[in-house]
Amino acid sequence: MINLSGIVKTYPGSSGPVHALKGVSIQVNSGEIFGVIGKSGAGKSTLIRCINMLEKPTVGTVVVDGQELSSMSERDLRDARKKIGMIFQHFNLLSSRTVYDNIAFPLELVGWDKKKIEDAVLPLLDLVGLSDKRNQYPSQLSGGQKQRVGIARALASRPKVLLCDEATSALDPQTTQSILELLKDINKRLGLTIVLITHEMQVIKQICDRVAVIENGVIIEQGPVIDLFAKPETTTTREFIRTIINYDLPDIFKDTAFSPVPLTDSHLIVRVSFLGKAAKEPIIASLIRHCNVDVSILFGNIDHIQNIPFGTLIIEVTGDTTSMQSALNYLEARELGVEVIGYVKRDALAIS
Ligand SMILES: Nc1ncnc2c1ncn2[C@@H]1O[C@H](COP(=O)(O)OP(=O)(O)OP(=O)(O)O)[C@@H](O)[C@H]1O
Repeated sequence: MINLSGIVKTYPGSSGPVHALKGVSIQVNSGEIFGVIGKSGAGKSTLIRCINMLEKPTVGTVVVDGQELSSMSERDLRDARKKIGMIFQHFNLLSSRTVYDNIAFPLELVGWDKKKIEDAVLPLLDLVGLSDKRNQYPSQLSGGQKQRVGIARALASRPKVLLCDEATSALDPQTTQSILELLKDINKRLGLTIVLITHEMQVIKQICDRVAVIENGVIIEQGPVIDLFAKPETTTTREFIRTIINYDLPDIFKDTAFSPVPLTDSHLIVRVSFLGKAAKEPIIASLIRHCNVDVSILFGNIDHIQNIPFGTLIIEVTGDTTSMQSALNYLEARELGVEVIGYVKRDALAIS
């Protein structure tokens, strides 16, 4: 549905050019919710604005629904943009227009008559749960209600793609939840493709199918959300995951010096992540049986990512060096995320 290929965006800056995007390529499939996460200044807004050409890439091609936007004239672009709705962090509503008139606005611009507009707007008001607020003005609405108006307005021209630019960043957690549920609902009901940018991993975890992590204008990791949680490959991704899943080592490791290699009389400390079916398998019991090691569970946690169980364990493996290595091989050969925290001398742990 969306294909960004080799996107470079360079802005002129007072102290030299700013390289906001340095060769970004992403593909978004039809009907999926695709998230882009990154820290402030990473290039998220620039990237999402390149999809509807609000920012023109310096280099690269943008194809949406089979049309190459990056080579279109302004006139063709205006038509093509009707397929792409957008919502914003600060809603961008017209304060002098009612809820109804805000949603009707894009349809008035393209010259629809009153009756046709009413037939389009009333179901949208119902869809976003604002039928009783149709005559209110934006100043009379809560943040969540304003974003609902933004969503209805974006859907008025029946787009195939909805771009969400930090759509929940100005909302409290409860309202964020309800807006995310609404986005998921319209994605399912209307088969709408959604691209969202955010700096909150909770948003990605809650509604995205796939995610790209952007840093300094480069996509450093991308894939299904579940895979990213199970096997994050970069420090930045791990940091984002840590904001919602506690990855801190238990207190007993406070001030512990870990060795990357086995020492005489040392234990192996490993973090193991389980996903889906693997979360239900008796991994620890089979590890002990197969590898002639003892295993203690030091920390355990189970969470759900889009209804798929996702568990984390920190285990201490005790045995001779060969057995510890075979235990590690055994874990790594399974559908698990395995992160070696290190080896510690037996007397180094606070509980030893
Ligand atoms: N119009 C512009 N002119 C010059 N530099 C710009 C312009 N827009 C963005 N930049 C720069 O490009 C880089 C990427 O900015 P962008 O707004 O895309 O990042 P972001 O990830 O969305 O950040 P934030 O989360 O803070 O909004 C930053 O260094 C920013 O200062």
